[in-house]
Amino acid sequence: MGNLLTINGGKPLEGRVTVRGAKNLVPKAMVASLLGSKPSVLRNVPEIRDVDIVTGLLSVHGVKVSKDPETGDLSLDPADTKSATSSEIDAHAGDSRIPILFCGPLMHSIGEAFIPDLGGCKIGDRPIDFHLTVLRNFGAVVEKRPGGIHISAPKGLTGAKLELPYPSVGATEQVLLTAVKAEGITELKGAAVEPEIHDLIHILQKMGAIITVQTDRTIRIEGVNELSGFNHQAIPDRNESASWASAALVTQGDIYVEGAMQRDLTAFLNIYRKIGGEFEVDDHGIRFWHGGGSLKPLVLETNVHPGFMTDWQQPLVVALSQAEGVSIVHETVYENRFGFTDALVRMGASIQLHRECLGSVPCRFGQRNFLHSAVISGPTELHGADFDIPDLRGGFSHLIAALAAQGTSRATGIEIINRGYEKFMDKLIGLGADVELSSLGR
Ligand SMILES: CC(=O)N[C@H]1[C@@H](OP(=O)(O)OP(=O)(O)OC[C@H]2O[C@@H](n3ccc(=O)[nH]c3=O)[C@H](O)[C@@H]2O)O[C@H](CO)[C@@H](O)[C@@H]1O
Ligand SMILES: C=C(OP(=O)(O)O)C(=O)O
Repeated sequence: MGNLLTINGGKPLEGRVTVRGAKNLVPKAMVASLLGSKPSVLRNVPEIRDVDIVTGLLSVHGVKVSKDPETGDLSLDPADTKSATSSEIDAHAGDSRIPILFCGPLMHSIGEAFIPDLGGCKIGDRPIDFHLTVLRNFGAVVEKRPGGIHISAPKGLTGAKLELPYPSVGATEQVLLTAVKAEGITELKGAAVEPEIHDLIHILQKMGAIITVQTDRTIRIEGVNELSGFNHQAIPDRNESASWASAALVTQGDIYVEGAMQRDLTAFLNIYRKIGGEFEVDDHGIRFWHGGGSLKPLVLETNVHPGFMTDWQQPLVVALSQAEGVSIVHETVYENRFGFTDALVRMGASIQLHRECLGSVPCRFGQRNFLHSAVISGPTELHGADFDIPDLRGGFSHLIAALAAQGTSRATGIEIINRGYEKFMDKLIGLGADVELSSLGR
């Protein structure tokens, strides 16, 4: 029946947390192992739910996934890859978006794939039209089936000239995972260039792929007949790092995030400094703390890399509710990613949502009835409340608001946090949070 998390707020979070491999890379690296003719090894693998989901999906397709009991490193052996039934696949699909990335690798290895309807955070419609268009351009045939799609390549997969209408992370990965073994050359214009995409490219290159990334969002892939395995250390989770950084600011605390990497957090660190947060970078991580005095308001736009990542926005909105003055956050990646602010308003934050593009540049959601700009006025005192965790980042923002608030909050749906935050409860307790997890019973 799930758990109830009771949070007694008002204590600064202080101490140290370690972030491991990125949720937005590790499951995709696991999928890439399907393309190899030899086993792969993936290191720095976090214990999060999306890794369990992909382990299950790979296993039903015959990939042997074993975990080193000491290091947690994964060995992935695709020697006996096979078809799986839609019910086997359904049983493992969970609430992740990764199943869509099995299309190319499964078509290359067994000629077809069943892809269940996708999960992932409920932050708008999240269509898969770009994925299906690029797959059809490679020569794939897509059929709607109950509970998902069936995809096959009766005439094989051939490289193509492609252009994405928007630099989608998932669709770019779809192209990479399909093009590396397609016949001939693929050119993708309008590609996403997030750090996790570069890491996936490095993995594919280790396997034998030939991929060139140009400075203008064009990626060129020369298909090869065979790929081998990889041995790779996943990049650390920049989104978890940014979440803990915001938690330090919101609770007036001081957190050293071991594994946080400046290179992948440049846009975040600029904003962190502008709002009044302090940080210090060393070779192993970054220390984040509240600089004292009032936080400063700002105007901020989320964007694709190298812009300010949309997954960083939610915890930072809580910090902005404590800044002196009016801030604006214009969400330009997802049309409907401010639903989480309702609970913050119930906790005392002053946040108004608007349909207009309130940032400095109009985005594709303007004049389309989406509440995608937030005006946040501060500082307001936060008080405890009861809430149900809506999604990963919105949920994290509720939790840190509750940790900073006066009084007690009760949160349900806490399991969602496991999708992207490894050992979340242990980390909170280690940082001195006054929290208690109890079972809701039947
Ligand atoms: C597992 C993973 O890596 N998740 C990340 C990934 O999600 P994901 O890969 O799903 O996000 P995308 O980059 O594809 O989505 C960006 C935008 O493109 C739109 N779109 C996308 C595909 C498509 O076929 N049609 C379409 O319209 C989406 O609705 C959204 O508005 O990138 C997002 C943007 O950095 C992050 O917030 C997610 O944490
Ligand atoms: C939106 C997110 O993830 P996903 O794409 O896996 O739902 C996220 O990590 O904030």
